[in-house]
Amino acid sequence: MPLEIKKVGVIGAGQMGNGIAHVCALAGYDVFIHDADPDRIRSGLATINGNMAKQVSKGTVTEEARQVALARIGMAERTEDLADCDLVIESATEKEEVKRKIFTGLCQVLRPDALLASNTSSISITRLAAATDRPERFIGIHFMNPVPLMELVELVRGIATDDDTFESSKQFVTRLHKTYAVAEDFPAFIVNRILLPMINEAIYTLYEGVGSVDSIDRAMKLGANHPMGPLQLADFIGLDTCLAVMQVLHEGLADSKYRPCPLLVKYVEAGWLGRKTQRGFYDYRGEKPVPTR
Ligand SMILES: CC(=O)CC(=O)SCCNC(=O)CCNC(=O)[C@H](O)C(C)(C)COP(=O)(O)OP(=O)(O)OC[C@H]1O[C@@H](n2cnc3c(N)ncnc32)[C@H](O)[C@@H]1OP(=O)(O)O
Ligand SMILES: NC(=O)C1=CN([C@@H]2O[C@H](COP(=O)(O)OP(=O)(O)OC[C@H]3O[C@@H](n4cnc5c(N)ncnc54)[C@H](OP(=O)(O)O)[C@@H]3O)[C@@H](O)[C@H]2O)C=CC1
Repeated sequence: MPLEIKKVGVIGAGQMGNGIAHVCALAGYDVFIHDADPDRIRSGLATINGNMAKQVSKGTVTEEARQVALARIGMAERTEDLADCDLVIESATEKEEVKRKIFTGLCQVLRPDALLASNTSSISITRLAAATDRPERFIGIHFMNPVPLMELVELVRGIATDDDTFESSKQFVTRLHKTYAVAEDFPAFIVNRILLPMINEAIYTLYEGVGSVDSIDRAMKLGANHPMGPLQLADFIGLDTCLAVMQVLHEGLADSKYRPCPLLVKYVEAGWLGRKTQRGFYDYRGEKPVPTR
């Protein structure tokens, strides 16, 4: 029988974790957010509050629904505080060793029937599941950024994911008013297998001097009708995450066409990770973004 999900835990209070908590609370789930740094949980809650206020001002959410949803979100300062969750979604930094450690720790505190999910952008669900005591109750639930606005969620079954877990996940995603696409467990799944090489190619285009930041983004926005230019989107996703996905594609598929652009590596080494650090292909510290090249 598929497990009925009522209480959801979210690990990682960054841009994705807070977006996931946001949509879960609005859909009527009780949510607990955990992060390695409790200040991050507090700033995540403040972001959720602000994003829901935007939705109220646009008329897509009522003030009453916002108040009810905010009251459903709690802070979990320790992973033990997630003990009675039915589903825990891990959305921490895109590093396999970080995620494996989180899952190993979680298994010690969760009920044996609780479901585990990862919001990873690229890492093998089968490998992450193997770090747990319940690979059959482990699944990839991959949200898109910004979570409150994007309709798609990828569902990725590992080799051992059982039918009940898959069914519970489908019901969960549907209750969030999202649409799912099922992807096989190959590096970066569907969206990022296609999107990230395009972004990496845009960075090569900049690296080789074919165009400036401004012309590359303008070309793709006005010439291909993309809502954001590829460099603007890279900054939005986070350049550390973009690099991590390219590395998983490069290592996992062993094809030189996935080689991360050296300029992307340089930005990440500089700590210029995009919007989250105020600098990437654009500098966000002033009134409006200014290209850094
Ligand atoms: C890396 C991975 O693993 C997978 C991924 O996610 S890849 C990334 C996928 N995402 C994308 O490709 C996003 C591409 N960009 C877009 O689709 C659009 O630019 C967008 C939907 C983000 C914004 O659309 P837009 O047309 O520019 O904005 P618009 O529809 O006018 O407004 C959106 C509103 O939502 C608000 N908003 C933005 N983020 C929000 C959030 N998290 N919660 C609530 N509201 C939000 C904005 O502030 C804006 O409100 P105002 O107009 O009042 O400022
Ligand atoms: N950005 C995007 O567009 C998308 C990202 N994803 C995936 O979602 C996940 C999160 O990405 P995103 O939110 O962008 O990243 P962020 O950098 O915004 O947030 C990651 C959060 O995880 C925290 N964290 C790191 N290690 C631990 C740990 N051991 N325990 C608990 N929390 C920890 C970080 O804390 P600290 O900063 O203190 O290290 C940070 O608060 C990644 O797997 C990413 O690939 C999926 C879809 C889209």
